[in-house]
Amino acid sequence: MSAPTDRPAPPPTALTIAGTDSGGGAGLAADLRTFFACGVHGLAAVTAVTVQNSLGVTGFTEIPADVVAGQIRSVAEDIGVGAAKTGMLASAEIIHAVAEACRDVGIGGAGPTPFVVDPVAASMHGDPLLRENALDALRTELFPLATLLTPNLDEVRLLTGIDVRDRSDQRRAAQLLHALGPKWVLVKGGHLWTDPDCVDLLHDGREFIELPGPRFPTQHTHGSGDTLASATAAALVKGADMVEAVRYGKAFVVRAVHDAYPLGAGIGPVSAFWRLAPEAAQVEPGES
Ligand SMILES: Nc1ncnc2c1ncn2[C@@H]1O[C@H](COP(=O)(O)OP(=O)(O)O)[C@@H](O)[C@H]1O
Ligand SMILES: Cc1ncc(COP(=O)(O)O)c(N)n1
Repeated sequence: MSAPTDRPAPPPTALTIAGTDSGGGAGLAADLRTFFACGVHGLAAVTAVTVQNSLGVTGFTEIPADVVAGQIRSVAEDIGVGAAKTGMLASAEIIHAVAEACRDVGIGGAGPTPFVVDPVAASMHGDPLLRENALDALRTELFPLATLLTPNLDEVRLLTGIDVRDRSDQRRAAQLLHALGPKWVLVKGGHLWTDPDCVDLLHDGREFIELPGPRFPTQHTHGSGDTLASATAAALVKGADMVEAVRYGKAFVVRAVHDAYPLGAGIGPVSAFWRLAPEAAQVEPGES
């Protein structure tokens, strides 16, 4: 076969900085799957390898911090990073190296590349994914670089001490977290079991935007946070503004939770496959 002369333009790129999940439900696998489904070429800086299945995480090992930073610098220098997203960062050393590399290559902060920081601290089974002494590094080194910070309610409790029970707690938490430096904060409401509207609250220091969605009666939500953050990052690469991008991320994850499938004896993954159906192929940020 001869080489094509009319190659398509390369797709936009997004970088995930995250840990692997051997069960393929969350972390790196969820991020790359979501990028792919959104038509974005996924780049990957691996931070840790977890031993994980649908029942939980039984262990993890960290990648050396200089290797994590090296992966970020390598793809930024050669390929270019349209947007970046963090997941499991495991340790204070890795957080420090990631923050330094991101600052150097223009990811987040005053740089041109949007940076979604998902402050992953534990799996949904309650198993730790972050060393206990690393919370301060997250707060002081990474949050000021974030274009968007996306904590769930367990992470909110760890980071602010607020036990969110209603919308006003959600607002208070968003304000406290915004004061730590991110441009936008999305306090996710998936764990607010009393809220049938599953409201995620977006805040930029001035206004509060509530993003409601149906709450599906399913236990299979493994990878939902990663999927939301990655779809949002994908929309940002394509030029959506933050409100539009988060609305797209929310619409994406609602469909993904709706189509979640059981796998193993425990908690099954949400599904990005819906986006590959022919009728969904044209859904773009702003049109969902
Ligand atoms: N049962 C559910 N039905 C519909 N949406 C859900 C459900 N559980 C979580 N979500 C949505 O998935 C996203 C991630 O939710 P959350 O559970 O709060 O974070 P995490 O996955 O990081 O623990 C949010 O947009 C949330 O509203
Ligand atoms: C490697 C890795 N990264 C992130 C999560 C969080 O996802 P969840 O909250 O669905 O367990 C995870 N379980 N594993």
